[in-house]
Amino acid sequence: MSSHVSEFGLIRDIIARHAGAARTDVRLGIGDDAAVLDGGCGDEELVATMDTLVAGRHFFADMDAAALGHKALAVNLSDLAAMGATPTWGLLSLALPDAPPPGHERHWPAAWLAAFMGGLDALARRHDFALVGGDTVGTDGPLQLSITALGRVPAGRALGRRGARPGDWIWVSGTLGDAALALHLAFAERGRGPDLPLALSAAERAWLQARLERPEPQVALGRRLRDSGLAHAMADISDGLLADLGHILAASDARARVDLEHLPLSTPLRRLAAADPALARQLALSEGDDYALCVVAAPALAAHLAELQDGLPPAARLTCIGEITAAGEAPGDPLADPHSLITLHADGHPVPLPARLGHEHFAAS
Ligand SMILES: Nc1ncnc2c1ncn2[C@@H]1O[C@H](COP(=O)(O)OP(=O)(O)OP(=O)(O)O)[C@@H](O)[C@H]1O
Ligand SMILES: Cc1ncc(C[n+]2csc(CCOP(=O)(O)O)c2C)c(N)n1
Ligand SMILES: [Mg+2]
Repeated sequence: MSSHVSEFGLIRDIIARHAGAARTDVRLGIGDDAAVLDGGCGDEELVATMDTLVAGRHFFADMDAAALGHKALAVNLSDLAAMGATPTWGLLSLALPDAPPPGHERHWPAAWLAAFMGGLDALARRHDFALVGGDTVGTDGPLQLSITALGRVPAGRALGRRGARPGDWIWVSGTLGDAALALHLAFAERGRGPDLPLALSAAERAWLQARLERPEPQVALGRRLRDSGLAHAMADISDGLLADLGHILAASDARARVDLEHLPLSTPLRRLAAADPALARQLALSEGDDYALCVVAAPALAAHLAELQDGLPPAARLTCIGEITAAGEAPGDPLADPHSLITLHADGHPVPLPARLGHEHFAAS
């Protein structure tokens, strides 16, 4: 694919070329983490999303099969969590190449599939999520996994990207940049990237690997934020904080300030920041794979943090990182370029925005 085609340009083309039917039961269509549909379920609406993982692009071909099963579902449940939805059903598409992934030469594909489904199923059971169908094909290309995930939300209560208002505070869950750090370490270990100025214990290395390979979708937090009545807009951070916050701002026709000293960083990221602040900032801001929630809410949310997070794991802890500074009158365009919508501050001083706000397929490298 030539480098001048942009991912969001292509999505625009898809919208423009899809005549489709003007159905009145589509409550929220293309442009958010998931669609919201009036499925005739009484006082609930359906929420629908699809995410694809491609070997070599989204994961290393030799990735542990159980972890891959977990991640394939987790990235989808994360999109449902971002709407405040409760996951319910899903369909799995598998495109399996003839050549097995490294380490699976002897029993491909049965043993690999058993491990993959084990990882997927363990996460599915924790979320009371049922696989109800799918498709299995061979391919001359790389291994590819795609899940369509459905969920439910009380009618009219889904949290989309539109809705940020001036004076709202911006919060993120957990810590940012851990998965991106693990990815950089993995590239370095494979001789495909520079070594990092960071010494890690075996436990820290394993923890970072889990942040990359086994992200926890923040379903319970998403639902509690929805029920708080204080959250105005939400997205999950898959492409990078700046890109996904940018989507919220574009959809809301709003502007924001992000205070870099407030970014929640894990101990390894803090140590990296001491040695190479620019790299640590890049990992936390614009490399993605975090599967954290970014939520824009009334400042009153600060008074409800204890009950919102009660009993939830550290990855659900919320940190305020900035504020919505302005909003226009227009309804907003969720696919608009968000570059002019965010200003970064470090200790009160403006800092330039990086050229790349987040991961983009087909971006020139
Ligand atoms: N081929 C396509 N056909 C129809 N809609 C699409 C297509 N590709 C993307 N979209 C829609 O465009 C919007 C943006 O897609 P994107 O994959 O960036 O979603 P996201 O939630 O930001 O990312 P992620 O899935 O990584 O969380 C979504 O609403 C998505 O459903
Ligand atoms: C081998 C390897 N290379 C790169 C990455 C990083 N990566 C790929 S896609 C993506 C954004 C989300 O994808 P999408 O927008 O398709 O949902 C990120 C952060 C990785 N995890 N593994
Ligand atoms: Mg998303």
